[in-house]
Amino acid sequence: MMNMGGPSTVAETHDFLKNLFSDGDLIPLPFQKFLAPWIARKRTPQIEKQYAEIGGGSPIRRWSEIQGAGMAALLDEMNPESAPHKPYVAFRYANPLMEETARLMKEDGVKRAVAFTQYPQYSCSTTGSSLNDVFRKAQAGHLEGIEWSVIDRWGTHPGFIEAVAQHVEAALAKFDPATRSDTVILFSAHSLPMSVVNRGDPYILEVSASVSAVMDRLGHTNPFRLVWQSQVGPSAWMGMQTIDALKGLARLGKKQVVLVPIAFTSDHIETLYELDLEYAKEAREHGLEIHRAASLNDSPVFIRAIADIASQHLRDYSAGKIGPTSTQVGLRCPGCTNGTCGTQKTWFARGGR
Ligand SMILES: C=CC1=C(C)c2cc3[nH]c(cc4nc(cc5[nH]c(cc1n2)c(C)c5CCC(=O)O)C(CCC(=O)O)=C4C)c(C)c3C=C
Ligand SMILES: [Fe+2]
Ligand SMILES: [Fe+2]
Repeated sequence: MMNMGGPSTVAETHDFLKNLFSDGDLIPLPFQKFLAPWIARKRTPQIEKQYAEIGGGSPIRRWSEIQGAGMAALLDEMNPESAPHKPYVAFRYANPLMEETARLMKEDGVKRAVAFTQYPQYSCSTTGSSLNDVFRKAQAGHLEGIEWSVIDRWGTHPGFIEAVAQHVEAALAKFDPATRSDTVILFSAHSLPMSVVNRGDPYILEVSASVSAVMDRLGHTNPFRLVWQSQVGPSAWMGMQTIDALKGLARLGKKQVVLVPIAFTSDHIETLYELDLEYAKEAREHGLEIHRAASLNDSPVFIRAIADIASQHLRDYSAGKIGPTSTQVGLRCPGCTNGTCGTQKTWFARGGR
């Protein structure tokens, strides 16, 4: 279960940021080896404060372990032929890092594994970076003798859409029935630098597809927009920014908003700090009544959805209906200049051996 991860305690914030800024697949920096630790050190106090305010760390590890355990229990019932199934969490920037997970997998004598992204929508900067990480660890001899296949995206899976839609409905139910249909549904996803969008990264399209599917499932009862949050640094990022959209809606006389995190499956600083503490507070000062759709966390509908996705994948793979990788993940971004993306894709397409 691959994801970026987050610091479980405030004390782990610096190492998390150092790993993040050292990732050339996410943020290619000149003199990265020197610049990454410097930026991480400078940013640490501010980000530590945010993790302290959301309860002393990121809950992503706890949610991932709950989701993994729930998924594996369902899979054992659904696919007895490949049981027992064991979930391993592998984070890109926080513990448990891929190296530690690889060690556990080796200890357990794992021979068959599915690299299952926990980002619903694919970006080279997120899922792509985690796949490059598996590939590099395998090249370094940490993951020998394992047959791999990949679940690379699932942003329109009906179970995922149903889980999000149910949380949107619960948030909408908090508004007065007389005015509920005037509530704007504002989907918010982590933004991408325009340099990534412009090299042909599929994330913007895939997040849009998720939003469309949720709105179809809700029967278009309310008006909606998709906006983008959490841009970092001075370069151009995909807009419109979530905070500006909230202020703009208030300016246009809108009174009610449901905020929906659509590109991440558990709580993190972007929901608990940025959306709940920063944006919602400011929006309320502009006269908006605002409720956030809960993150998926331990939603049983969501846990069943990831079990369904894995179940179908394992069946189709064993029956020879699909190969180790999807058709879509085989295509590099037309503007990609990262050589590892190419060799990684060839390696996974061979089943990783
Ligand atoms: C689908 C989700 C995400 C995408 C796409 C994404 C792209 C992306 N992010 C950065 C830079 C930073 N991201 C940071 C934190 C962070 N990013 C995501 C998710 C996505 N990022 C999450 C969930 C988090 C927070 C983790 C948590 O536990 O809350 C940070 C660190 C925080 C900070 O310093 O402000 C940076 C930096 C880039 C450059 C990028 C695309 C190229
Ligand atoms: Fe990010
Ligand atoms: Fe790439």
